[in-house]
Amino acid sequence: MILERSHWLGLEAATVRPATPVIGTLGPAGTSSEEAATHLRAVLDPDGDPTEAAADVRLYDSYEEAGEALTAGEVGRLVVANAYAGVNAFYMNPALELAGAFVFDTPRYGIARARGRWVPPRPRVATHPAPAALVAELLPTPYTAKELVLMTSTSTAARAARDLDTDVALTTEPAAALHELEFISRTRPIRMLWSVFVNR
Ligand SMILES: O=C(O)C(=O)C[C@]1(C(=O)O)C=C[C@@H](O)C=C1
Repeated sequence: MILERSHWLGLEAATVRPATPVIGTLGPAGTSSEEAATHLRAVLDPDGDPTEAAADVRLYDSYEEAGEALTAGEVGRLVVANAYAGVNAFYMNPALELAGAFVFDTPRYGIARARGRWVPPRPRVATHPAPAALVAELLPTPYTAKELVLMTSTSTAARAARDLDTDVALTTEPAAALHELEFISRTRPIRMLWSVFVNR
């Protein structure tokens, strides 16, 4: 079976009723995680007010901080990308429970630069570690990466390129728009599995 966009594995996430509807995930604004959490919020409450829905997605500097917010009861659900190398910690945490999982395409990823910035043939590229392999796939000729500068999210990677800390960033369309970057490569989404954790 080929998993489709928005395919659900287990509907418990929709039936478990945490004390708060707020969903915690990785930020800042513009991450794939933010889009996935916003999608989950819409699935859980399809008739909900979009303004309230946006307020129900809370962004943290790391998935671990979002996990602490879950155990502290600040958020009722935690959304983590399964491509995240540290996702095992959430599965092993006896205080947490996997409530469900869903397939959801990330926003489109590409290599972006600050508007009008000259890019050297061997650029320094800001990227989150999870999608780093896309740098070689997407970087157009004649460029080859000189160095991958690892960042905490695709959105902080975009910020690094905007602040000229790196030549370019591997980032998402929303993060590139927020930080006024322009793509120098083609873009593509990643079909991703997202885990939803709740307190046990
Ligand atoms: O940085 C982001 O935009 C994220 O949501 C994180 C994350 C990840 O940790 O796996 C999510 C999905 C993509 O594979 C790349 C990065």
